[in-house]
Amino acid sequence: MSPRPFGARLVTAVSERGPLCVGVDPHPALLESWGLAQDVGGLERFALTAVEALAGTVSVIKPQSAFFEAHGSRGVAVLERVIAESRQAGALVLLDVKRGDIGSTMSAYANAYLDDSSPLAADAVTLSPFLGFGSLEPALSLAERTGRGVFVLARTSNPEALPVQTAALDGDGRSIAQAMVDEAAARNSGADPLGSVGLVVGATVGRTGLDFSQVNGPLLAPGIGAQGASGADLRTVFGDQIAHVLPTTSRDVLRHGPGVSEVRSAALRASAAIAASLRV
Ligand SMILES: O=c1ccn([C@@H]2O[C@H](COP(=O)(O)O)[C@@H](O)[C@H]2O)c(=O)[nH]1
Repeated sequence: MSPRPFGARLVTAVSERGPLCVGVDPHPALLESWGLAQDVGGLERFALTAVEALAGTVSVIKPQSAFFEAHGSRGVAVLERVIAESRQAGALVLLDVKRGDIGSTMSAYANAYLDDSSPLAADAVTLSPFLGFGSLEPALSLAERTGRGVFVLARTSNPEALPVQTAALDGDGRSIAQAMVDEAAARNSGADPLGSVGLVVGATVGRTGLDFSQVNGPLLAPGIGAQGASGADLRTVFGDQIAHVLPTTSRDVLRHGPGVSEVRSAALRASAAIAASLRV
C-alpha cells in the first residue's frame, strides 16, 4: 500500500492541532538565556525540553539543522532524537536543512532526509532551488514515493533575498520566485486535499505580486516574531490563498524557556493568535 501523502497528513494535523509550526532553533543566545552550557549537553537539554513542550501540542515542529550540525556528530545524534521523539508525540517534523545540489548529489541528500531507512528522515524538508528547480528531482520523487514533503525556497524572509528572487528569468517576464511558485503548482496539480510540494515565502515580504492561486500546496511562512512579522501580515502576503499558509516561529516561543509549561503556553498563545488572524 502506498504511504499517505504529506499534504494530506498536514491537512489532518492542522485540523486537529491548529496551523502553527514551531521551530526548534538552539541558538547560543537562547542556550545562555536558559542557563545552559554551550556544549552538546546544553544542546540536548534545550532541544529535548522544546520537544517535550511542543510535540504533543503543535501540528509541525521545524528543527533547524544548522544549530545541531554546529556541535558535530553528537549534535546530529541529538537531531535524530528530536526527529524521532517529535514524531512519536504526534507532531509532523519539517527538517529545515535548505539542501540543493547537482542531481547526482541531490540523490544522496534525498536518501539522508527522505528515505524510510535513514535516522534523519523527517516528514518534510526545506530545499534550495538555486541550482535549478529540476536539480531537486531526486528529492521530489523520493518524497512522493515515501509519503513525504518538500518546501522549496521561493521568496524568503531575509532582506538580502530581494534582488535575487525578484529578478526576471531570461526571455520570460516572470520573476525567479514566481517560476518556483509555478513549478510547485505543476507538481501539485490534481492533488487532493493538498499537494506535498510546498513553498517558503516569508511573512515579512509584504505585497509581492506573486500569484499563489494554482499552488495547491502548503505555503511555509517564516519571519513571525523575532524577524518582525505578525499574523496580521499574512493576508497581505498571501491574499486569498491564506488557507494554505503554515506560519512558523522559533525564537519568539523558545525565549519563554527553560520551563516546559512556559514554552508550551507561549506556543498555545501564538497558535491561538495565528488562528485568529487567519480567520479574520
Ligand atoms: O525564508 C526563510 C526561510 C527559513 N527561515 C528559518 O526559519 C527560522 C526562523 O526563526 P525565527 O526565530 O522565528 O526568526 C530559522 O530557522 C530560519 O533559518 C527563515 O527565517 N526565513
